[in-house]
Amino acid sequence: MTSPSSTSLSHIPPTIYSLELRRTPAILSFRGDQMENLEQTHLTKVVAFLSSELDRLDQLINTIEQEGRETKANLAQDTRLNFDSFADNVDTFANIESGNRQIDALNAKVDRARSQQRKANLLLPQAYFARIDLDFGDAVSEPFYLGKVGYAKPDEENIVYDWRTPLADVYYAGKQGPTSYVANGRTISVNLTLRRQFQIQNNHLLGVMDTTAAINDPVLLEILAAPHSDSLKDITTTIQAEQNAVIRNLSADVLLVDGVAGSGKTSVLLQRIAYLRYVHREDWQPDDFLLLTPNTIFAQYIKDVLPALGEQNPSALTFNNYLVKLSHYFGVSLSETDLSYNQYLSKINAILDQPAPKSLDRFIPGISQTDDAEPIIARLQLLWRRQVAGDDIPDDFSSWLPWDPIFRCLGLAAPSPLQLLYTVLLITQFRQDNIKALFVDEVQDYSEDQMLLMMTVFKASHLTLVGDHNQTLDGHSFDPQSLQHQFAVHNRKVTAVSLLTSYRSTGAITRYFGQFSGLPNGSFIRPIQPEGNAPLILDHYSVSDLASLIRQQATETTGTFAILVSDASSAQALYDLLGDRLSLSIAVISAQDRDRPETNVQIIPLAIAKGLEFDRVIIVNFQDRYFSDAEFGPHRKYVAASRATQTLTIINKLTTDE
Ligand SMILES: Nc1ncnc2c1ncn2[C@@H]1O[C@H](COP(=O)(O)OP(=O)(O)OP(=O)(O)O)[C@@H](O)[C@H]1O
Repeated sequence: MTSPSSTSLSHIPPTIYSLELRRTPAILSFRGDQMENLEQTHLTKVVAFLSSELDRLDQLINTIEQEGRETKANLAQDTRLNFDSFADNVDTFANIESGNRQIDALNAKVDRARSQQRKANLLLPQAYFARIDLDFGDAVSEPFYLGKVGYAKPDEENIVYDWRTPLADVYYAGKQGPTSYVANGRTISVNLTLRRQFQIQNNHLLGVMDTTAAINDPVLLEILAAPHSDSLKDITTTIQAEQNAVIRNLSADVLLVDGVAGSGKTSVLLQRIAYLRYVHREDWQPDDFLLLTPNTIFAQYIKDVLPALGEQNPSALTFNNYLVKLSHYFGVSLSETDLSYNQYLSKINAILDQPAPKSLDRFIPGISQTDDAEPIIARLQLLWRRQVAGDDIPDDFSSWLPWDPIFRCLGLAAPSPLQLLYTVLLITQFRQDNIKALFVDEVQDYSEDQMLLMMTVFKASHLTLVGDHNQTLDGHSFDPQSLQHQFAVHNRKVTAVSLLTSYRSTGAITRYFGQFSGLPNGSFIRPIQPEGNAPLILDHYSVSDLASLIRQQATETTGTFAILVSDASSAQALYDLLGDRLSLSIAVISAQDRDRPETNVQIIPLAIAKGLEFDRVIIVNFQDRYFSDAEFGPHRKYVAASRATQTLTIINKLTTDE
């Protein structure tokens, strides 16, 4: 297990120069003011440059497009289509080909200019967020400004460096003084002499901070305390050292992150997608990435993060949805309802690894004839290869062989659609090789069968799996160690990392949900935010009191507001009870929803609220059977309470009004 970097623990206070944040003005004001002036001058220069770039690129695109139109017109005039003789054919095709090449070159120029334009537009509101000064050994410190994307004029030095560039690693690693980073496989030693953060809005420098370590970073605390919207934001400007190590890990085959609630797993996963896109920009395409999400609401929740970093979202779907699509490809009819229980797929593996019994010849003639020691699966694979070689691929795999008697002959029950799909995958040796990198969120919810399918199909993909063993709501318990073992059986090496710092909630809320995590007082979870208010715990509470409480909380503060309940029917029942009492917009969110409506309050079943967060949370009927379940009750309480960022109210029992 890799433990979080110890540097993230040091509580070294940052040196703060911004007007709003300056704590020791007597000592710092002269240097601070002078430095702020220099930085403001630099910012003004960069913003002016980016604006001028937008004008230049606009003109450039117009010119190239004009040139393109003229080239096409000339080609149409000059290229006589003459197919009279072989030589004429060759000439005609050569002319067309040369014309196409000219057009392609112009298109490529326009694409490059548009990409630069997108970068300049992305940087204008915040040209950069940090500066590091590096001494490469010649006693001279060079400044590097880091932004959400890099920007350079063609063939010139970067004016802003991409946060993913190798040297930015030393910024995020948070070490001051002698350190190193790796670029093109070479370790480069440097002395980090300055690590500076900026708060910038367009041309205005709002704050400057020189820091020696990222923790207790006022920028981070300010971001965490701000009201949230319905969509997750990128964390580029405040990535912490332990998160950076996960984002930039290039050595792991399977990277498994087990992190406490609010430790930034989803954020890290998305930043890692952006990072890998950058590292593999020459050899991987956007389509080479696949993200498996728990549901469509979650996919909506994260949709803004990558575009904010100039990256397009990868294909995102639920694993069950993926399996259903895959089954259609093989003509096996599988629906999502076939996927909800444990079907012991590993048993199929065990049986197919045995030699074929003679009795199987009745259903697959000749299968047991040759070498008796050869496993059934090898023979079925050979049979399939012959089928393919003979261009005789069945449209519907389920009728290729008499599966029911075959399974019975092997001592198994007639196969379910999922068992048949798995058998198909084994026989055809199908692998989703076009996916170079697979990302899975909420991995603790995957059953052993689902993991087996994932290992079978994504054998050649790099995997990033993030989850929290405390967040399984039902079905089965998740054990990171047995998952590692399962991967090892499939010859895959897992690098496991745990994240123990929680960013989402106030200290009081973090301690509250921590108590349900299995260890006394959740003592291993480190909150980053200040203590805040203790959760409000109400034993018996009437519907009309709840309605007043909701009205009061909704008017007191801004931000997102959710009422969490055990399941869909409880959500609807609560909605009916609250009825018109609220004079606020309120909606029930269900598993089928693709989007969350913009209401003041949302009533959400816990399983759907998983992975999301809200500034205010009220949990209703915290002592009902769902939350008191002997096995999963503590996990459910942990997940529910950890959705709140600032205010948490718990109603143990909701009573109806007489
Ligand atoms: N380094 C960071 N800088 C700023 N915000 C952060 C950072 N890390 C996490 N956060 C914030 O903390 C909150 C929780 O992050 P995220 O949802 O990614 O955590 P998680 O581990 O996936 O949570 P859970 O498993 O409980 O759903 C989000 O608001 C995220 O923006």
